[in-house]
Amino acid sequence: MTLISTASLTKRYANGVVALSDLTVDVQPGVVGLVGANGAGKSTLIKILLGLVEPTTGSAKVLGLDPATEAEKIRARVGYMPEHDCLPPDLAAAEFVTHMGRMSGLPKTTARERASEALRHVGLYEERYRQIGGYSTGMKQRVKLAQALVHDPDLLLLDEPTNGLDPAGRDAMLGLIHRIGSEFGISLIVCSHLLGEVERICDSLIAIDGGRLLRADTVAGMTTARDVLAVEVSEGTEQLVAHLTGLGLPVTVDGHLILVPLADDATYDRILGAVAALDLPLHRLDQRRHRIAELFQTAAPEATHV
Ligand SMILES: Nc1ncnc2c1ncn2[C@@H]1O[C@H](COP(=O)(O)OP(=O)(O)OP(=O)(O)O)[C@@H](O)[C@H]1O
Repeated sequence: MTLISTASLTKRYANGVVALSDLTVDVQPGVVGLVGANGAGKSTLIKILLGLVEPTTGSAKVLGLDPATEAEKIRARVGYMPEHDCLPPDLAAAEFVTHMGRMSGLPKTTARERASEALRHVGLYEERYRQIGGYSTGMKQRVKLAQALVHDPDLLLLDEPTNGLDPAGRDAMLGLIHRIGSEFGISLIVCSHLLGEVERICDSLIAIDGGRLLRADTVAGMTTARDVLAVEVSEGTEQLVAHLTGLGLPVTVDGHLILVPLADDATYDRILGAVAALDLPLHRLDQRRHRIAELFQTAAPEATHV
């Protein structure tokens, strides 16, 4: 089943800011990174998916449900970890997470059991009766994660889960998120402005910029299918570009390098043939593996399916 799908989703706030613009994307279950700079529209998308914010135009589905009309059903099946600190400092973690379980409709005893369980999963079992106000930032982030997990959701939406953490804390949180995805079989949407982080733990990525979709694809698809050949000749670059273009190859130039998409093995032969035909001194011909960060700088497709 499609985890999330949006069709021409647009959100214009009352102050005129367009936070999302014509966003169409389908996301399959798994650990999905939602990446974009601050202000790109990630939180707005999450809030629309939860039915907390209404889109101006367009539509969305979460687990096949419509946030505009079925927000309650969505919240019963989705856990949400907000970006900002929203924790009551004078409550113990166990109390707070139990309360959140009750809010999700769990009976009292079940909520208490599930809270202990969720706090165990995030590594706070021993500390669960201490007041949250005395917790470190990393521990607070883990309480936020535990409250999102308490009602055993099918999908977790995590908004900047590594915010405010030091490098060791970030690694620990990313490891935890990865484990939740692989051990519990829960799907996760992980929002981050740090591509390098989410890339490590996600099956697929959605990149947005200025409210628009830049790219959405599986991480594997992004790193393997996008290979290009880099060609460098000691002289005659322009001649070679013209020749390759004449052969119908979609060539781009990056400094001294001519970049040619690697369609199949014949691409090598066509380049070598062109170099030989022009009698140019070949300096370099090798496969250039795109880094995901580079891919996100390329043009946006109309709509993409993950
Ligand atoms: N309630 C609101 N009213 C007006 N403008 C808003 C509102 N919420 C967000 N915005 C604006 O919409 C744009 C997208 O914000 P959003 O919070 O969705 O981005 P983001 O990618 O989550 O960034 P961040 O990580 O900084 O929260 C920003 O320009 C922001 O200032």
